Amino acid sequence: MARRPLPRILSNGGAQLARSRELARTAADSATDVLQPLITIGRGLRRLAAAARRRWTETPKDRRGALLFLAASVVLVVALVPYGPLLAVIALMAAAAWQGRDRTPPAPEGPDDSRTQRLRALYEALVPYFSLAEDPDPLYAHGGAWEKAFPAYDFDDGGRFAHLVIRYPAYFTDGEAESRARIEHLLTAKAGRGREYHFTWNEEANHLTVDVLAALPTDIAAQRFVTAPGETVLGFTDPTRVQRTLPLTHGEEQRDVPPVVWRTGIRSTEPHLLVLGQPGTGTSTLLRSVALQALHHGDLLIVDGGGTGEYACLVGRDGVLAVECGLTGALTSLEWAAAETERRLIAVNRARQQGEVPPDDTRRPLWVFLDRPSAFSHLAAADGRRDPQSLLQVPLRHGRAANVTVVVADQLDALEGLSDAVRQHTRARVVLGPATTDELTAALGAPPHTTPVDQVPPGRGYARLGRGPVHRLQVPATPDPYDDATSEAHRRAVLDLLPPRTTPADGERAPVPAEAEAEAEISTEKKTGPAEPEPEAHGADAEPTPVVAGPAPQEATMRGTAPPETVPARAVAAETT
Ligand SMILES: Nc1ncnc2c1ncn2[C@@H]1O[C@H](COP(=O)(O)OP(=O)(O)OP(=O)(O)O)[C@@H](O)[C@H]1O
Repeated sequence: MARRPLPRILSNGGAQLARSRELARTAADSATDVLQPLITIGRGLRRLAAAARRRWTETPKDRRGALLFLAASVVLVVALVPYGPLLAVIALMAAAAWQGRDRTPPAPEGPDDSRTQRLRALYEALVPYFSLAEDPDPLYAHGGAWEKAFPAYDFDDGGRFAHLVIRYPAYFTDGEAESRARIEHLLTAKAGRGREYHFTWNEEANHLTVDVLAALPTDIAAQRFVTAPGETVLGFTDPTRVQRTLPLTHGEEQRDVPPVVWRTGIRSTEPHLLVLGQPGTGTSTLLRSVALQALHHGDLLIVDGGGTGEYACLVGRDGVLAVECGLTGALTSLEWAAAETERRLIAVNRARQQGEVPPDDTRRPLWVFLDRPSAFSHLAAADGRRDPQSLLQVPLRHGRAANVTVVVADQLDALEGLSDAVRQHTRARVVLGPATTDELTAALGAPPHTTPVDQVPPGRGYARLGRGPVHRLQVPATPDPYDDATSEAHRRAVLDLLPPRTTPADGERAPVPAEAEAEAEISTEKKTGPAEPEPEAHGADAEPTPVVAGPAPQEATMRGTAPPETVPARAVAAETT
């Protein structure tokens, strides 16, 4: 039997129902407005009838006859008087209208006592900052009128400030960061610590607006974000400063959240990222989140100075060229990355000169992740070897044209120890965890317009892309799926994003094309053969860091990227086994 289509109201009934409901509500509102006098009179008649009934029941039985007689006499007189019934009806309606009027007391104007006290206390606290002895008509004076200074205010249910507009005298130096910081600090203390405030200075009108920011959502898990190629979601922020929203799934629910999107690639003005934070604030989690997104369109090289195996889940995955935890592997991989950047650059230039499209192997994005390079710098200095950071110079300087993106993460106090190239070329910045305004200004190049708080959840911080505004940021929860503390839902979310494993994680090679297989054999032979002593391998492998190594960078040949001569295959093999 042929199926009949659902009636339209059932197939797209949601929108229609909502529209009908809206129409009905508007009609009801208009009818209520028109019928308001009748409603009032009806209510009044009801009240009069209730009062009459009450009076009747309260009257003792022996006096009810007299009362009845009185009422009947009144009715008779009214009936006999000319226009009596008409006048009686008019009088009854007037009485009913009076009785039926809305008697809900109007909301009290102005704040209650405790709120007035708060406003007065804040006003008094601002007097030393916003007054001058020479001012003949001070806006701020001890015992003065706070109403003139605070033209708008709002409180939350707990009686704390939710919104406040503060007028200040024109001579206040609102153009100086220090003066502003003093006021912001004072307001944070007086309006209640533990919340984040957003300050908007209107220098033209001499107004300061203080708003309390809602907490950023911490329950967003890793997922496939709806972004274009070259876009990476760093995290989520306030709706006020970002126009775009991303549709997210949260369990069964769907919701739209404003993201901080970082653009990489040839047209990016901030092609490289630096993430800073105190230990345990979520820097590795952010790198993992970025890596999972990068894997959809590019190849990854991960160098982990933290040595805690945070990237073990990526080892051997399709698109992951290597995960290095030892100094030797780090040096080798980064040397390869530098040479690969040069190779891509030359190929792109040659193609341009010949008026051709750049070859495919220069267009697939290559991502270099370097977590805790300061740990490697320390080891390298102790061992008399090259600092791996120095090898980042070429990818950082020329990466944009060659589709090579560098992501560096380190501890907040290591900022000064990072190489000049890293500091100069990482124009996308993120700071996670608690940080002072000075630390944030040093790391981001500008202070945030909100007050940093002491207690923040992991993955909370600030992001700034180039010279753009400083955004509050919450990184999506992307925990290590191999960590026992990870919840099942989060583990599943991360595992679902991982591409299949094409190379076994235990160091054995997955089936590869014959050419690459032969190459791998040669390097293995060299390693096991009577080779000359290898200082690199000894030094690095004596480190306490556990080696979690994936496929060697030679595998780049499988993707069409040529390994440079500078990469000693032997060293790679030594490191990866
Ligand atoms: N965005 C986030 N949402 C939820 N939990 C997070 C987030 N970021 C980090 N965490 C949790 O915080 C803890 C520390 O995270 P992570 O290891 O990424 O920090 P880290 O800064 O790299 O620290 P370390 O330098 O010690 O490795 C982990 O348990 C992690 O699951």
